[in-house]
Amino acid sequence: MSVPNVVVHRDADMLAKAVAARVITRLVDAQSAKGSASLVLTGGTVGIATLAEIAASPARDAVDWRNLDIWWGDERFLPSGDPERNETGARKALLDHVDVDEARVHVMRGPDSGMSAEESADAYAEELRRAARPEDHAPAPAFDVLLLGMGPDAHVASLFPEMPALYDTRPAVAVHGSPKPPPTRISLTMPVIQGAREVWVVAAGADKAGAVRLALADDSGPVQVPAAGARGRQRTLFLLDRASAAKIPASLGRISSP
Ligand SMILES: O=C1O[C@H](COP(=O)(O)O)[C@@H](O)[C@H](O)[C@H]1O
Repeated sequence: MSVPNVVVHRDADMLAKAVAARVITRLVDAQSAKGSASLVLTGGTVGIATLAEIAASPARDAVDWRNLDIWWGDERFLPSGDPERNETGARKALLDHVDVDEARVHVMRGPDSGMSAEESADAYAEELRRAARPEDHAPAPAFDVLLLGMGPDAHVASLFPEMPALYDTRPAVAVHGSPKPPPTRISLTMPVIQGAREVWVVAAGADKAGAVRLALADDSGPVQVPAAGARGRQRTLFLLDRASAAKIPASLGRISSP
C-alpha cells in the first residue's frame, strides 16, 4: 500500500476544479497506455462538484468516454432517479453530458430493481468479479482511480466507524443502520478500495479537519477511522481545501497551491 501525499488547495471551489483536472489527465494517461481506463465515483458535496467541473472543463473530451468503465464506491439504497442517489447526482453533473457507453456504467441497483440490499450487493460483487483480470490478483478490478469523499466521522464510501462492513472481505456489501441517512446503502469493501491503483480522498470544510488528521495519523486503524484504510496500491492522494487541512501536523509534508 502507498503512503499518502497531501495536496492543499485554497477552497472547495478550487479543490473541485483541481481534482477535475487531475481526473482528466489521469484517465487520458491510462487510456494512452492501455486503451481503456476505469474510474470509481463518489457521492457527497465535493465528489459531485468535481464531476460538474469535469463536465465544464474544455479538456473533458480529451477523455475517450466510451472506453471508460465507471463504478461507484457506494450507493444509497434508493430507487433509480431518487435525487439522493449518488448515481443521480453523477448523471446530472457529468454522465448526461458525455458520450459514455451505458454498458460500462456499473450502477449499484436500488430497491426498484426488485432486489434486496443484500442481493444488490451480491450482484455488484459478481459484476466486479467478472470485470477483474488475472493480473489484478483480486476479485475486483485494480481501478485506475478510485475517488472517495469523507464524512466528519471519517467514513469513506459507506464504511462507517465500527460497523460490520469494515470486517467484510466480499467485494461489495449491504450496509444497514448507517448513521448518515439513508440507513440502507451498498458499499465497496476495504480490500477492494485498497486494490485500486490510485485512491484519492477528496475533502473540504472545517468539519472534516479532525477526520483528516486522524486519517493521516500513523496510529489510526480503519475500524475506528475508515479513511485511515483508504490507501491505493500505487498511489494515495489526500486532496484537501485549507479548512479541512487545518489540523494536519506541521511535520507532515504537503504541497499547497495558491
Ligand atoms: O453519504 C455519503 O457521504 C460521503 C461524504 O459526503 P460529503 O457531502 O460530506 O462530502 C460520500 O463520500 C459518500 O459517497 C456518500 O454516500
